[in-house]
Amino acid sequence: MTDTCLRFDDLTLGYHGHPAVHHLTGRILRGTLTAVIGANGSGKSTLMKGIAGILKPIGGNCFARCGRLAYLPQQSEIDRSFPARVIDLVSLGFWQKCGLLGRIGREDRAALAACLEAVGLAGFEKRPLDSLSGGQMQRALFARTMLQDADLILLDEPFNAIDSRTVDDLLRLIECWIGEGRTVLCVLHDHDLVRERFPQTLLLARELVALGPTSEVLEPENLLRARQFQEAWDEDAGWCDAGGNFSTDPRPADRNAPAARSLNKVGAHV
Ligand SMILES: Nc1ncnc2c1ncn2[C@@H]1O[C@H](COP(=O)(O)OP(=O)(O)OP(=O)(O)O)[C@@H](O)[C@H]1O
Repeated sequence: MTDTCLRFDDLTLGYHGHPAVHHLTGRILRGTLTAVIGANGSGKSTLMKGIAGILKPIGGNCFARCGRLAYLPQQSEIDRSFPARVIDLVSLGFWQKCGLLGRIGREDRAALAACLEAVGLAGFEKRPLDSLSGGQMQRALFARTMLQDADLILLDEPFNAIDSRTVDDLLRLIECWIGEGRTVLCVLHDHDLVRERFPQTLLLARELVALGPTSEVLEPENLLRARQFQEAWDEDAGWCDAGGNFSTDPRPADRNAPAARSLNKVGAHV
């Protein structure tokens, strides 16, 4: 599987005119697993929202050549106090297929049971969400993602505060999805885990530092460059006009310095 699933074309994303991800160009191939890494505030969640279509580009474009898309936001953005059961949450995975008020048939119920079994939550159907541990909640969210039967799956920090056994179980699921030809982008911070289990990596520091095979992206010089870029941005940096051009607000120390010019050394594609 070598065709393009996602293409970023000079993509700039942000909030109220303040760019948070700048001029990103590159592509993600179909059927690949890509870790999205970078320091806090480097734009990882912003990029996920841009791909999911929740945030419109300030400049450039993001082209997704896929059927269904599933997006799992950070757990902190999910309200667990909502009075719902595991089965209610997981059934939302049928939303794209059946609509909000659509009937769930016998086959669908069997699929739902199979997904709960696959994430280790068989028998949890009637448990209230607020009674689940963090790991059980994440398993339920993965079951919902499975039911969505998406071609492109975006996972934002799915392993936060999750024990190593659950991480391993969920990673096996993700690897099955890749085996089925789905494309997965996953935000995470654990570089050891990225090295072990993620073939591709996208390293962000508000702008693209590197995108390509993990062993090359995680070279010390790229990590150093990411740290330097991140430290050079301040929260009030750069306004974008409608065309994606920047004003003369504070910028990285010297955008034309050799380090900045050699961006995307690994190549802006996988
Ligand atoms: N809704 C928002 N309104 C305004 N600014 C925002 C909003 N969400 C994020 N930002 C800003 O955009 C920048 C990038 O944030 P983002 O959440 O994408 O970073 P991140 O790499 O996912 O960080 P973390 O690792 O801490 O989750 C930050 O400076 C952040 O303050």
